[in-house]
Amino acid sequence: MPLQFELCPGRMIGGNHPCFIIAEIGQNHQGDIEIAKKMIKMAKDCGADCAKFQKSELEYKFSKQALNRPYNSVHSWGKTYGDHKRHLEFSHDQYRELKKYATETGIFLTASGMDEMAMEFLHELDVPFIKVASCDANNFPYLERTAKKGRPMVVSTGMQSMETIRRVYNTVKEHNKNFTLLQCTSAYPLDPKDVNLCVIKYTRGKLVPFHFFFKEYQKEFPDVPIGYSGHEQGIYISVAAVAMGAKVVERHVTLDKTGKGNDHAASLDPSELAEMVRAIRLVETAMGTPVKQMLPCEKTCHDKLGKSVVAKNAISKGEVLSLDMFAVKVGEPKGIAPENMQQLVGKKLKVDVEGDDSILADMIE
Ligand SMILES: CC(=O)N[C@H](C=O)[C@@H](O)[C@H](O)[C@H](O)COP(=O)(O)O
Ligand SMILES: C=C(OP(=O)(O)O)C(=O)O
Repeated sequence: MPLQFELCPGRMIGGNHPCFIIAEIGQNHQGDIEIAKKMIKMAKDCGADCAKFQKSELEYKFSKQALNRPYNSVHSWGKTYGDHKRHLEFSHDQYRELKKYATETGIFLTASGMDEMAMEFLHELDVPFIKVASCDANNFPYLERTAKKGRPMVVSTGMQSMETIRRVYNTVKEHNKNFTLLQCTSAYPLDPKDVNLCVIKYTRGKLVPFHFFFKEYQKEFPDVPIGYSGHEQGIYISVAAVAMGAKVVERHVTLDKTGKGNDHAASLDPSELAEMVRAIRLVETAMGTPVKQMLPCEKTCHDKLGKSVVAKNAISKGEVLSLDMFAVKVGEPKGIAPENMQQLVGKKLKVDVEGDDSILADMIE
């Protein structure tokens, strides 16, 4: 049951491995390869693990009618949706150039294969893993073809039902054990009330009828790492996703939140991306271990303020001890621990003590 696997050469995900952070450049490069390179460098400098793009072969992703529909939007780069998308799409050669640049920069590069032909190109480009965007999560021929390539897969699950995601899991699993499912809500920018982090792991959330019978991703798919692809503003929710067990986090990034394009407003700028990476690493450290014990780092506090059993009033040597003879205070020196007070009942002291004297183990008969 691989709860962890190698997503990129030398980089495991899942288990206790650090969360894999994907900087989704998407189409925030405005169709300009120099901006794309700046963004790859920015992703690396901010500590992201991977820079990601969106690769489409437009006539495979869209029907003729969809390409020809007018796109009247402040975010449009052309009169029709096709013209808009053509402006934003990098060629195969440009992708090769970007991949080379990312390698020189020291960051992994991949893209979502937005249709089967794009996925074939990414496979040929030798990307470390294929990202499946939410809009292809219910595209079963695509999923099967992609899974058969044998490359690790990161599958986003926006716009889908649990029933569909169970089918996604079974379809991919049949051909490829190395994949992760990302909780995602496909709205830009995403309202926090629609994030539903509880899909990752049900801890606390709105009560739903028969919620005890609900199985969220971590329970339903215990043998794949679960992650989060966020479209909200800010970093808190993505950091919380990591605390809830997300092993991959993907966020859109931008050099300019006011830039032209649908995604800029819900993207992280470089300072936010760097802060999110720092926050995720901090939270991972803080997740620690489930073993509850007093730690060496607590000794100083315990020595100064830890309480122990003291005599409420004077107690004479040989008196039979009862609970009402004790108080719990910060004593000097430190005496018997309060949790062991009950064990003193019925015993006797070998010495006389005054009120507020600590009761020490070697005073007990
Ligand atoms: C669902 C999906 O693919 N979403 C992507 C990833 O999150 C987005 O980046 C879209 O490509 C983008 O919002 C499209 O914008 P326009 O339609 O203006 O090119
Ligand atoms: C749309 C994409 O991702 P998500 O579904 O995670 O938003 C993408 O990767 O292109």
